[in-house]
Amino acid sequence: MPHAPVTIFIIEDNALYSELLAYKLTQNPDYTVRQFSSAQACFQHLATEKPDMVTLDYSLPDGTGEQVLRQLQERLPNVPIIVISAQEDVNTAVGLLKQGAYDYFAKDAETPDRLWHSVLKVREQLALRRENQRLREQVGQKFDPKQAIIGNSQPIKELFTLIEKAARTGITVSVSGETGTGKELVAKAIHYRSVRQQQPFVAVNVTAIPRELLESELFGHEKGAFTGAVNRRIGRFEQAHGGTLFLDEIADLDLNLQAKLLRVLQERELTRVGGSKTISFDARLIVATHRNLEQEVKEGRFRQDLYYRLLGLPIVLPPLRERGTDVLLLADAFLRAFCAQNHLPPRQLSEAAKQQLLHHSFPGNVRELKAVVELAAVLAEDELIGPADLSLRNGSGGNGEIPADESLRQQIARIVQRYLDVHNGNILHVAQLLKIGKSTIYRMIQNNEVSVR
Ligand SMILES: Nc1ncnc2c1ncn2[C@@H]1O[C@H](COP(=O)(O)OP(=O)(O)OP(=O)(O)O)[C@@H](O)[C@H]1O
Repeated sequence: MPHAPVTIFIIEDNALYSELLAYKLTQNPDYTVRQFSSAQACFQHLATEKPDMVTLDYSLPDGTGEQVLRQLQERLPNVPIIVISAQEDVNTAVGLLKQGAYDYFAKDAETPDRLWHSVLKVREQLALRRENQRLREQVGQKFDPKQAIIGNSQPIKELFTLIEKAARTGITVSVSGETGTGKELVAKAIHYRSVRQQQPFVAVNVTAIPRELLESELFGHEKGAFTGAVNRRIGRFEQAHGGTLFLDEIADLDLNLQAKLLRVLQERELTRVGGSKTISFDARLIVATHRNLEQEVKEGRFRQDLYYRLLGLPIVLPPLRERGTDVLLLADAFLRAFCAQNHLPPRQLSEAAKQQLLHHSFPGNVRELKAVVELAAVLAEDELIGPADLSLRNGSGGNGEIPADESLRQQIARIVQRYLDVHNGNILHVAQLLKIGKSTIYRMIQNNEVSVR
């Protein structure tokens, strides 16, 4: 890890002692040291420069150690402050440490050395914090929605607008869509576009955690709260403090936990399992489900009051089969990335393979498409991927997955709709491809059986 330069402010009215500390610290050329003989002089300087740490003399002419410490903490949150005092009083030391001082030293011959070691520690923490911030910024750049979310279709263009709107405020967002449509990707995009982007994005899939552990996973637990709780554990809500908490498959939360979640959201406070202290948190919430939450409410599986709390800004992700030629854009991007990562020569889809992808129903949506093209890149004998390389479920596309209870009329509408989506609503072209009259399609539009999106 590179050495971080450090700026240290010394607030000390004894000029000789101040020089002594400064002399020691300036032996390291990476340290910038500023000396102030009063708290006021230091406060004035804060407008032009901020320190990475401060040493504070306990008895200054313009305030007690406690007062100046508080004023400094308000102006410099998260900056370590070491208090140095001429009197060795344990109670004062304990009081200052409780108030949040980083350390407390009595003034003696050892102080400059002790200070030297403290600066080394602070410097290490600082380097870690800077590295962390750099990595977060990198991740933030990766999540430019227009780069991370591939698609050019009308619903995806509308999605970009909604992401920008959602990112401008802290409103709760509820994302719905079939499995693999990109719900988590959208949640990340909102987080990394928002003012919270430097803070954590914490994702929890409600169905992935055993029911009996979920409460403690979300809200944490105190030591001894239940058998096996050997230590205190911070829950996901607290981990996401300052950032975003993404709760996936929210419809699968059991009714008990729904009640607790509602309380927590209403009060913006939680209690760890086995604890009695209330802890306030500040996490932006994004929830997702592949189910129809409204229907879940009607059928009594989801609390109505929680539904209204969580609805916030609803974002509905269309299934891949309704995104027209986005299928090809996505396939191309996945192929390029996969070949580059695996040092394969670039591969391309043949015209026949493209037609198959365009007319497949993709019940697993984008996730399925990704898996199919990656496997095709592996299976293909040469650089051109043909239909035989595509392992599509339900045969070679066109009919896709048809529910058993669908009438013939509904099935025809479904097929016509898919062709309209893929061919940008070109009715004439679709009529020719399907060998049906274009008036049939117009009639279906009039009857609201299909639409040109
Ligand atoms: N528009 C898109 N552009 C690029 N990649 C996408 C897009 N949509 C989804 N993906 C990719 O598809 C995969 C599935 O996406 P994601 O996990 O976000 O879906 P999901 O809807 O949250 O799935 P689930 O319902 O199973 O939780 C991921 O690898 C994701 O990066």
